[in-house]
Amino acid sequence: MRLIAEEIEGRRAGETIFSGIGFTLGEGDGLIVTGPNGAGKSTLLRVVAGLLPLAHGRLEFEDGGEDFPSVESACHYLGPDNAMKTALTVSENLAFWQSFFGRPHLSILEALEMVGLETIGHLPFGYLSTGQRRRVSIAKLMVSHRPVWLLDEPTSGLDKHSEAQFSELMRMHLLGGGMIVAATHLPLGLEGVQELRMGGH
Ligand SMILES: Nc1ncnc2c1ncn2[C@@H]1O[C@H](COP(=O)(O)OP(=O)(O)OP(=O)(O)O)[C@@H](O)[C@H]1O
Repeated sequence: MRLIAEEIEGRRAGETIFSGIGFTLGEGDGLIVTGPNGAGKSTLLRVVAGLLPLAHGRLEFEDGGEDFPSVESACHYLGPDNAMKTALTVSENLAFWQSFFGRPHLSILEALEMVGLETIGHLPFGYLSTGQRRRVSIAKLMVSHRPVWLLDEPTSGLDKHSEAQFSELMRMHLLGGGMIVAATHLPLGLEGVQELRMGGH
């Protein structure tokens, strides 16, 4: 499986935010996207996820077979908003996403164990702290299998311990043949990954 971007361009409100961007990721490859505020990192991730239109260029997911016939179907997108219902419990939220995405991977409890939140599955999501909410969103990546993780500032709000735990989960995903594109201002503890610097500063 390969994720290929060639000469891609992203626009917001009719304005070109970036153009001429290209990268190729094979199984086990990671790409860290860096650059100053406003450089277009989030826009790039949203274009790859299919949440914003591709203004120009080629974006393809090769050899995904019947399970992952398109870029969109191959990607998990973790954005700055956690996309959870505050009145539903943590477990109910994850169960919703697991049925929405299909291809169950870890059980809800196993995924919560991976982020150290196995004791709070019964709590409404709205009761959780900022860092706990982020960790539930990370658990969401693991309840259904998708080969490409698109991560926008994934460690924002995490304490040092949770940050290290998440680095380990990302390494496991790569070792299992997954791919990661992560926009970040902070080191993510990943070695041997590609870097794409956006913006001119
Ligand atoms: N909905 C929108 N409509 C119009 N312009 C937008 C919209 N969202 C973002 N932009 C603009 O697109 C540009 C790129 O924003 P983007 O969020 O992709 O940058 P970023 O590199 O992720 O920044 P940061 O490091 O601050 O998260 C900015 O100039 C921003 O003002």
